[in-house]
Amino acid sequence: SHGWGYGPANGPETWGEEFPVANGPRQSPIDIIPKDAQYTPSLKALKLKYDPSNSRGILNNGHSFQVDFEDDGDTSTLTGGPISGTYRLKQFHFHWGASDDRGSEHTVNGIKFPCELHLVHWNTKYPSFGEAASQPDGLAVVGVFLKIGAANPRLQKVLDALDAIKTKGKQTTFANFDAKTLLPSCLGYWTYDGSLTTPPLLESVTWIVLKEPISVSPAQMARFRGLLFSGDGEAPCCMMDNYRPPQPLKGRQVRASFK
Ligand SMILES: NS(=O)(=O)c1ccc(C(=O)O)c(S(=O)(=O)NCCc2ccccc2)c1
Ligand SMILES: [Zn+2]
Repeated sequence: SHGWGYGPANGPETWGEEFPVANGPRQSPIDIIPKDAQYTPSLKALKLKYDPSNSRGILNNGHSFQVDFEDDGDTSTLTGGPISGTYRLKQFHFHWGASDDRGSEHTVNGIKFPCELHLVHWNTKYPSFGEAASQPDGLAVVGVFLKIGAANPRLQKVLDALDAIKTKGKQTTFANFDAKTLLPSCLGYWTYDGSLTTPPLLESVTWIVLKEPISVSPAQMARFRGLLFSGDGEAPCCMMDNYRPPQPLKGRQVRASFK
């Protein structure tokens, strides 16, 4: 079946045909222009409390890979920052390029990073993730840029699991992973109202993009690109360039938690 993807026939330019919200007023990602961001001293510090025992599995979902967390209770949560209430960690995943000059979804002054990590959280004022995903304040995604530098030992456990989930639909257990280890030391952030960056592109995300990137080496980036979009027995198609380009700001304000 045709299904959305990142190729010439089913990529971001075609998504509006099946998901008209693709041209909506609060689409993501965006190009972040720091000098246009409004420093907002009333923005709280991010509070990320992640319990490693909540990590469940790692899955190749055919458009990225994700690490899923048990979210039946408030043991892995995001509070503070621009949000009110408690949001639970559901999964994290990445977007990356075919080469180190591109791959991130958000850009900064038009600059693309080779990779971007997304930690997806849902508002516990709603009964479930699915319910929250359709509400304007339902989701909060923390975005972390990865920039080329020294190999990042914190990525090793994730990278070592990729051989077991090479093709679409493959998953394996992934226990005792502390997602906090993937965060940079400084939690200064930009925040704006946006959307999922993949179909169904729901306009339910409070984006929280960290200013400080974490490092990744070229060899580590190459391992991301060893994954396949394709399933077992299908013509192999390397998983890369799985990013949506920046979308129109449409008058939205980007706020900064730092000067
Ligand atoms: N780049 S992003 O953070 O916007 C994002 C990308 C992919 C997914 C996903 O579902 O794989 C997700 S998700 O885990 O939030 N799921 C969204 C799709 C969905 C909506 C409603 C019910 C189930 C799944 C988010
Ligand atoms: Zn994402």
